[in-house]
Amino acid sequence: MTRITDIELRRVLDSRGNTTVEADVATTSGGFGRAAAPSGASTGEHEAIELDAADAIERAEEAALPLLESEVDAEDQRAVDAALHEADGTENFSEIGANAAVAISMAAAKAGADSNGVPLYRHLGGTFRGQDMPTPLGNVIGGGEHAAEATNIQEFLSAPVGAPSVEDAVLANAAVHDRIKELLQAEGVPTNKGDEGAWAPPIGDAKAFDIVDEATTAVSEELGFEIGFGLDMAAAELYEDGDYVYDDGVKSTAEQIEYVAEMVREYNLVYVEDPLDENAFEAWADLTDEVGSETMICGDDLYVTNVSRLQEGIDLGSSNSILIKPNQIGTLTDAVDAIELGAEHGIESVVSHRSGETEDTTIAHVAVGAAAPFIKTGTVGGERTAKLNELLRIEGQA
Ligand SMILES: O=C(O)[C@@H](CO)OP(=O)(O)O
Ligand SMILES: [Mg+2]
Repeated sequence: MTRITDIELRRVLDSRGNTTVEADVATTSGGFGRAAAPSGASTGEHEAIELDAADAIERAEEAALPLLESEVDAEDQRAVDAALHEADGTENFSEIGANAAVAISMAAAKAGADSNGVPLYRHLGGTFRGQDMPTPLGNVIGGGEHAAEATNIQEFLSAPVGAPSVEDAVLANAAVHDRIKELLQAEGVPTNKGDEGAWAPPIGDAKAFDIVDEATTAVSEELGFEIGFGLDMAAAELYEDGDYVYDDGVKSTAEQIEYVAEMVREYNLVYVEDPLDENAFEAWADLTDEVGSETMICGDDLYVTNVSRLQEGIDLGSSNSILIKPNQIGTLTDAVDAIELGAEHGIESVVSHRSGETEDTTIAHVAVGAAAPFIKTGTVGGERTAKLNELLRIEGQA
């Protein structure tokens, strides 16, 4: 039996120094799981609701714990997550908070895995999982909502798509990060860092494209496998009154599509996340028509890990990829359902961290357990390397 006996909730700090919710889950068979909720800065308008951590804890203790303690088996993830939905009673976890819900959901999964004596990725994905490892996308230059006085585009991502192993890929991203520092210093540009550990230099987007191109090309030649690069444009943050507003000018939707397509071709971009506003499903479909056979067009704020929004994107042909953030939707069940709906329709999943993170490693296991082809979890910094190092352990053990 893996019945949940006890759940403890507490406030802990995230990487931005804000409080977040951590959950401990214990089971009758002595299983234990601990997990903490991450937190976004460039959050999607349709995301599940994050409450103040103290309020979320108080409300979850009152409404959710009685439905879980002594009631549900930790290994039955769907039952755990159904109880969280029942306790909350809303569409978006605005009663108990998606931060409380996701912390409990992930901690219960870990307690279920521990009770059964299996690694979390195998508990989530089954015995054949662990052979196909995700390619890590590593943020190496960024700005937007993650750093002031830096690029307009939120993330420039190293994408070691030709790496023979996760180990090679993780080291490649770190090498690209390091090379960029050298290139910036050589030009006398200050090497500040943003929330995710990427360099946040005071340069324009055009300059960042050239520096990332130079760094990925150089490291790729040294290591002998393909390292492309990609973007998270977080375009909803640039969108004002129907236009995309950059420091050096304003673009209409048609111009934004043209700009993205041009950058895809000029720099052989392998990945473009949130190139358009979070409600512009049809403009997304136009862009995907134009460059979807050459690159991944990934919906983050567009889908918010929500199967109904993903279904709309599938129906319209809005993208060929989806970002998966468990805290955007509130439970692991909902996140895995989105991965599986995508997979049925040829939509590739990228399991992702948030800009505010903790040392929690659950997303590394979700990516392996759901056989997601990509994971986006930064390049350097303890809360980022926690996930990358866990991937290295999984690769070593699988
Ligand atoms: O936009 C994103 O993809 C994320 C993570 O990189 O940022 P945030 O957590 O701030 O939404
Ligand atoms: Mg994003």
